[in-house]
Amino acid sequence: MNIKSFQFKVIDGDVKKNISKIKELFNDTDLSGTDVVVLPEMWTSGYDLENIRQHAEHNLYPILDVIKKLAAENNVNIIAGSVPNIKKDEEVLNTAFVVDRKGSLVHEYSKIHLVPMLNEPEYLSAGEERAEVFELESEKMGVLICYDLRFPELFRDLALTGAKVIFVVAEWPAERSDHWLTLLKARAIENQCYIVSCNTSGSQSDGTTFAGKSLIVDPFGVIISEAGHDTEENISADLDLPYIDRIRRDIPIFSSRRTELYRHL
Ligand SMILES: O=C(O)CCC(=O)C(=O)O
Repeated sequence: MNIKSFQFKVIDGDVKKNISKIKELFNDTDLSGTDVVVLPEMWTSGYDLENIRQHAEHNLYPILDVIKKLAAENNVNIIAGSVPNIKKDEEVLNTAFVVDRKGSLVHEYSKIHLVPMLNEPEYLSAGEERAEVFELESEKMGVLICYDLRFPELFRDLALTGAKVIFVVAEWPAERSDHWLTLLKARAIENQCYIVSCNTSGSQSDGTTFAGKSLIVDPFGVIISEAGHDTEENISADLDLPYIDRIRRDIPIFSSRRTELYRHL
């Protein structure tokens, strides 16, 4: 399964330019042989939180139509990062979504851990639904969003539910770059699955610089593809899904678990 993760510089507050950028990236990239393309967190609006309601989509429309068209035209599955999304009750959520190569919406997940350090709870509502596993090309996968990376129980929950690939879409700041790199590797090693991340690079208007460094990590914890810190580039890797079974057989952490002795699950 070939995966490409599109790391690029999101312009905060300029939805039109960011959408044009994505269309250009799809246009300029040879996607023959690619199964899945991944986009970063909040890629339409960036972290323009004060104006987030005005940038937000209603039930993902119309951005969903843009992504559906790109998926069908390019015959590729898209982990469409996340976008600000207004639901029926008018709350703005940070919602990741997935469209398959036929152009059908197959999954959505709204970030359940909002980031206090970025004042997210002041402007956004937390998702109240569990992160579920979805299938692409008959393989089980999950998608989580940025700050979720700090919650190992969430990744373990997806891995125990069968996810072999977990995507992490992010706008992770450069000042905590070490955490980003270490936690992505840790989540791959401890769950013996592929972790495919897509972060933004560059800076936004309040001066925050993003870490870039989108990584694809294999189930043994080896980085198999890596973007630069300040670059716009797509990283690519072929995932060997049967390798997961071999690692899990050689180091059988799942059957070694002693849940009856853990106080907090
Ligand atoms: O946890 C962190 O350090 C960064 C989280 C973040 O930037 C986000 O969730 O958007």
